[in-house]
Amino acid sequence: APVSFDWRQHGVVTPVKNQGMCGSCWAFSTTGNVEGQWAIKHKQLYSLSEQELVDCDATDDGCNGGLPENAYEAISKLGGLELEDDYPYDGEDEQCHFNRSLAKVTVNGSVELPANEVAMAKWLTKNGPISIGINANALQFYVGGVSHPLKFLCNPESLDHGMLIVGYGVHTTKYLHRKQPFWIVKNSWGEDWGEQGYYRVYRGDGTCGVDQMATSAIVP
Ligand SMILES: CCC[C@@H](/C=C/S(=O)(=O)c1ccccc1)NC(=O)[C@H](Cc1ccccc1)NC(=O)N1CCC(N2CCOCC2)CC1
Repeated sequence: APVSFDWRQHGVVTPVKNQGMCGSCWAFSTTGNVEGQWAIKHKQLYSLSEQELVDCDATDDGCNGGLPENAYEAISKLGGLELEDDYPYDGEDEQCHFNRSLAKVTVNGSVELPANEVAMAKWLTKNGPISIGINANALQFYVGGVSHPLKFLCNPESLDHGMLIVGYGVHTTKYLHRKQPFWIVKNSWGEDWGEQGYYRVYRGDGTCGVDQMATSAIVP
């Protein structure tokens, strides 16, 4: 795999979105992955509806949490995913008003990646952005740079936030010239958070459980 890679340079990542006061991070992680898979396969980048998942995915809990793997399954069962514009985001649990004739994409399966960051980087360059679960402890105070919290401050076993890895790179520290491999992770807390809405986290030692629940949808 190359030293660095960034899917944002390949037109398969939509602008950073904002989930507002709703625990729907899992839906944004899901749509981000499906947007990427669809764009890579069909050369068409659609911004997809998180609200449809919040309202209609009965295997998850809307604003009270969910899992991308459940959501991939729900998209297939529902019959597809509508565009953001056709089923806009309101940031609260609503009555499902899914309109199958408006569904632009669908999913026919998913994969779980091995908990191995070298394999994840290889998979990413070949296949696209990866949905992940992560422990969000270090995000509350993140203002930029490569985040590398101590393990006891960011338990890799307790994942509580869904995000999307869109790329990776290596940062060389100013004085000691130490190399810090990192993941580029898309968040759903708006563009004012972190680095224009993105989070860079240390890559290579399972920081905050970044390798524990890496998945992707498969699209037809
Ligand atoms: C209350 C839900 C919070 C929400 C994210 C909200 S958030 O606003 O982004 C945030 C996160 C951290 C700090 C502050 C704010 N978190 C989730 O949805 C996380 C995301 C996640 C966790 C682990 C792996 C991948 C993705 N998931 C979860 O919270 N859950 C997983 C699904 C579970 N359901 C129980 C009933 O049966 C169906 C499954 C409910 C709990």
